[in-house]
Amino acid sequence: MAGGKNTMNSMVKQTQRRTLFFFLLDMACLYGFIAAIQSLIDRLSQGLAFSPSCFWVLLGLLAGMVVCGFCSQYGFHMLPVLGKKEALERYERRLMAEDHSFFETHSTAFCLSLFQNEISLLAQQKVTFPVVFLYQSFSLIAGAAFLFFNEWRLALFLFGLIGACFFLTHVLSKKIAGHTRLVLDEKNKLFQILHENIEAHRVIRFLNKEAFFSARFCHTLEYGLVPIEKIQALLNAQYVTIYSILSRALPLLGAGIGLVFVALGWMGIGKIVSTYALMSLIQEPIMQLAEIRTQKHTMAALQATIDTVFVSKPRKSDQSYDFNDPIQKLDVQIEQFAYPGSPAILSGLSFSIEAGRHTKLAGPSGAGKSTLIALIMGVLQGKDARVCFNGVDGSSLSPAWRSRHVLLVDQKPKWFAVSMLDNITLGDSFSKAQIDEVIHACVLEDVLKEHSNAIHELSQGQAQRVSIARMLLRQPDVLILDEPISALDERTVALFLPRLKAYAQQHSITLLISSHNEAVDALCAQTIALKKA
Ligand SMILES: Nc1ncnc2c1ncn2[C@@H]1O[C@H](COP(=O)(O)OP(=O)(O)OP(=O)(O)O)[C@@H](O)[C@H]1O
Repeated sequence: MAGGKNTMNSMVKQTQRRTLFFFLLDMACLYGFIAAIQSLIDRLSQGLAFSPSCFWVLLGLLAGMVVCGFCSQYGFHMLPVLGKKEALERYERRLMAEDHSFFETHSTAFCLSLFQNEISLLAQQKVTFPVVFLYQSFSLIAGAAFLFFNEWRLALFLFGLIGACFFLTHVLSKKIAGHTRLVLDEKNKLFQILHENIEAHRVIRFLNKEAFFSARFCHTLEYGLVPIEKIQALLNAQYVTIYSILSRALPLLGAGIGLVFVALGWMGIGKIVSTYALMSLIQEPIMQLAEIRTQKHTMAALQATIDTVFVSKPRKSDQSYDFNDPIQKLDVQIEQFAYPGSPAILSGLSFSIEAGRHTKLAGPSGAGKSTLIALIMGVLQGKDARVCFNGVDGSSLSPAWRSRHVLLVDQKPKWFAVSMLDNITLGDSFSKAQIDEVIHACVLEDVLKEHSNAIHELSQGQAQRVSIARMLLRQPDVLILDEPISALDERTVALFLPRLKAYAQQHSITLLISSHNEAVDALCAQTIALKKA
């Protein structure tokens, strides 16, 4: 993490130096530009003829300003993107390292901050922009009319020039608008990942699937949001460059061109001053118009995003059946499943588990038991792998439904830095009788007496039973246990398995147990034996 921070700091310093360098060069060009206009005025007041080379010098210096302006803007616009990436990665690392309460206290605020820029822009557009736009439109019309009636040839020439600038900013603002939509889409994806996991954060922890969350989060950040934001920053740099050139150089250029007209005998020198003043008025509404186009697109996209993210709609699939209906039948049909780039792990597998028929999942190490469990839990999906609950395809079921009906205790126990009881309840309210019952079922009475506040002192087997107690207490319809007794001695196994069976029967929980231990057979009505491919 410290390494990342240092890289960021050195990047900031490097950008500051580069921006400063190009900014100074830009200033030098502007100074040269003013000096060139001054010398043009001197030349004309001395009665010397207008030389076309003066015009080329002016244009050359203008080009210099464009290039330097862009180079100083480029790094400036890129920094927030890189800084945000760094911050998001740091956030993700912290999220994964801390206990479950982190989700509750930090995530929603953090998620909102992802959209903060767009939200403040939206407010700005709704409140301030219409007033500014009205004022500037009025100035533009008045200025244009004044210039046109006083000197139509100069007016036409300047409006041609302004038209070209407008066309350029229009093209850019359209591009920026398109990319804003893409940025929002990517932000939305990232938000959805965070949001769905905030809602179901316990499920993530229950399933011990932090790596799965982390992989999705980082992938969206690395390959989705950041590249698009980089393009957006580049477009913004171009846009702001044109803006700053217009605001600094256009009035001066207007004055310079006015002088050319004087040299040609087409207008009086007095009009130049008013032309200069008008030009500084005219460039503002042009930028405003172009920017408003961008904001309009942003606003529409943001509204749609806010609707999808913040306005929670019931999922279609949850409407098509009763959310509380218990699972009567679990059907698994796997024609073939392979990890990307690997040979098939599971193939030709078809079985059903009916409510109350505890099932053992057997097979040698590497046969695919954990893979099958991940498919049932919906953590993995394959086009030739179908898992149905009461005939409904598992892929269409919401995380909320899953957390109510199907739970998993992973092979590796997961505990949080809170008391043992809190590790079981995770802050939810259960009656004392319910807790005592589950403590008894998991043979945890003595453990609770000895280590109630010292969860880190638990052995692997004790921690595993705490994880099982946590899930049993929620009384899912189906509870999957991955190697639940691998770390238990024979005496504890002999106590634990009958109690587990009684608890499951009492609360209508169907168990699916992956195990190499034959002791589990006594508990189960059927065995699914996997063979190594
Ligand atoms: N993410 C992955 N990408 C590629 N291959 C994987 C991935 N996860 C597991 N495998 C491979 O799939 C095969 C089945 O692994 P799995 O963990 O499902 O077996 P298992 O039966 O649960 O083994 P064990 O009893 O040792 O836990 C193994 O060969 C494993 O290397």
